[in-house]
Amino acid sequence: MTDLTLADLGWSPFFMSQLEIDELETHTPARITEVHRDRVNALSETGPLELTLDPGITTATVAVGDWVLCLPDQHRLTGVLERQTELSRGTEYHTGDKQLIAANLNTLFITTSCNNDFNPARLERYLALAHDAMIAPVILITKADQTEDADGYRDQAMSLGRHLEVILLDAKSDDITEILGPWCGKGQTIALTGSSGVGKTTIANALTGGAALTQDIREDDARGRHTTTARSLHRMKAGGWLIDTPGMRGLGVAEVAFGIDATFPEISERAAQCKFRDCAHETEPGCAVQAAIASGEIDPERLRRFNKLKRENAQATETIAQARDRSKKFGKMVKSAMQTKKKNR
Ligand SMILES: Nc1nc2c(ncn2[C@@H]2O[C@H](COP(=O)(O)OP(=O)(O)OP(=O)(O)O)[C@@H](O)[C@H]2O)c(=O)[nH]1
Ligand SMILES: [Zn+2]
Repeated sequence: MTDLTLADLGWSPFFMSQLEIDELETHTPARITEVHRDRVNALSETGPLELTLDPGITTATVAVGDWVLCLPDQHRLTGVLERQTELSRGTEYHTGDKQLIAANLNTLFITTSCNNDFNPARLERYLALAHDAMIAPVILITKADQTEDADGYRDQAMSLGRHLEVILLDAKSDDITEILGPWCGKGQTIALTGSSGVGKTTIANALTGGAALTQDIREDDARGRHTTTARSLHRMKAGGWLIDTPGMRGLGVAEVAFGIDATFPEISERAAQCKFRDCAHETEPGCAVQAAIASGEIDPERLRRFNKLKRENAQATETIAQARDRSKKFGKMVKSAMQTKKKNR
């Protein structure tokens, strides 16, 4: 792969504008394709690179899809460019900080199937993360050929928001490249998410022409198991880039209040008219949301899931804030201890 231009890789004026004059002469821009424990793989105009990180940059702060600057001869990654978008999630038990999933996405393909995998609450979780990150969500519902009521699944998915893109698929027989074409062209980056078994690999193979399967086999890596579960960036036949996200089970929400409101617009709009600003929309007098439930304008199940997600988000956000506060205080303590030591010398 040596015939790719920066534009082919997804480069845009947004990234160009972050470079200093002449920086292109000294440094090479590259796009991260895989993140490992102690190094990353990237793709530049001249082909694949394996890079180690300069001091101050850790693999926890680099994501697949990132644009970076590097010194290829020295195999050094010297800096990460500001992201256009960033998809992250709360960790499973909301202990520490959030976990980066992917960078510089235009679209999130949220995959589910016409069977027991279909779960409105989980779809809303994905929608909240996508909306919060300003990444366009598209819900893909596979196995449409295995049910009598595919339209019922589509209608249910469409009811989870306004103007939602929902696409029914028979991932095995449909022309995936044609149907998903609008999101997969040059300059576009998408991430493919969903539970195990919903057809992600089938879709990825159709979009990339099989690259998803073959690229995972890396004979030069002794820890082969590591690579098969890693997220990675693949070129699609239509010219865009696909990030697959295997092994993403827990999907916690944290710091996504905006995304939750955007996922439940019928509720958040009403909530603005409640008598109390901190209304929990339960038994409070003057609750505009409860009034809309009574008149049948809001689905009570949506309110139940909205409240649940809001509570989880508030708790996780608080935990993260406390953890950040602690590490800031610790930093100050260390600094002042060092200053005292200096003074006492
Ligand atoms: N009939 C039918 N089968 C499908 C469809 N989509 C996927 N399958 C089948 O479902 C099984 C699982 O598909 P995969 O593409 O491996 O699913 P996955 O999401 O990659 O699953 P993991 O690899 O476990 O993450 C395979 O046997 C597919 O052939 C569909 O739309 N219709
Ligand atoms: Zn209310």
